[in-house]
Amino acid sequence: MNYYELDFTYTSPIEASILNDVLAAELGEIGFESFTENEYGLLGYIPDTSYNEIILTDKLKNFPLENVDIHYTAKLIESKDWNEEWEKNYFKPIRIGNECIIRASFHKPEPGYAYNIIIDPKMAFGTGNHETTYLMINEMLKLDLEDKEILDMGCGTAVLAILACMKRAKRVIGIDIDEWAYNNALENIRLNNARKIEIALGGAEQIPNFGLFDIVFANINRNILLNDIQRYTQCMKPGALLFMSGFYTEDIPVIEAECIKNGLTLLSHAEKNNWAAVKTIKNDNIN
Ligand SMILES: C[S@@+](CC[C@H](N)C(=O)[O-])C[C@H]1O[C@@H](n2cnc3c(N)ncnc32)[C@H](O)[C@@H]1O
Repeated sequence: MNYYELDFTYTSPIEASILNDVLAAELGEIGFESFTENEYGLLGYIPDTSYNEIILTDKLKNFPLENVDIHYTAKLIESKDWNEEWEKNYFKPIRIGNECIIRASFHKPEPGYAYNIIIDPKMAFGTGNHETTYLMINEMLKLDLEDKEILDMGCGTAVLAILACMKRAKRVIGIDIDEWAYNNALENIRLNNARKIEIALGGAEQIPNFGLFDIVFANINRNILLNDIQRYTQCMKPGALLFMSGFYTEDIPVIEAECIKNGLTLLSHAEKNNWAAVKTIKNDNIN
């Protein structure tokens, strides 16, 4: 598949890391699949079949932050090995605390970690490079998952599902709406020999096929979470936990309000570079 590489530069008083995050989130909504930061701004990659300049211009015109002037240049990259190039050049091993490392199969093994996860990302989100994956893994490392039934909504590379499996969960289901992510998740499950995991292609409508869970992880985005929290709650046992990420710290109140509406209580939250993760519990009196 051919890709367009868009080179975004901007002038703004806002901190570059925040601007890059917001820009990447906006571009993700119109089909951009991966990003790398450079010293001038952000490079974004989109399949040539999805690239539409009118939609892009419109998106930038309605950019949610004020006082930002964004420019870009676009070039077509014709290379069937482009994924491989991207992985080799940009995906570096990620270490989360002393316990967990995420690396690709082409990286050298590093001994000494309790959880050694191999991900060949093929651009499915979830290499640990992103703050939200990091925050979710950090939460997972604190939990006892032994014999627990786990749902990983928006599983991407299946990195969270694989960690759950390594932490001896009884049953792990991953669901993702994107076919590329679905295939990549299956590949990563094989690479990590995490056979307990079952992956389904689709959205929240798939959840009722898989019974009830002790813990649900959903790292997606603000709007999908707001829309689907009710369906997540329906598959949770009383007292089950729901961890969510994929939104900014300023979105926590609106996420919390939706949780309360659905019988969930916010227990805590964590932040990294303005990205947030929340831990919630299903109230005992809700079935
Ligand atoms: C932010 S990535 C998270 C990947 C991985 N779980 C992680 O923590 O790194 C979000 C994933 O959610 C998937 N997704 C988006 N909308 C969805 C929906 N409505 N239902 C299920 N998955 C969805 C995307 O395809 C993407 O793989």
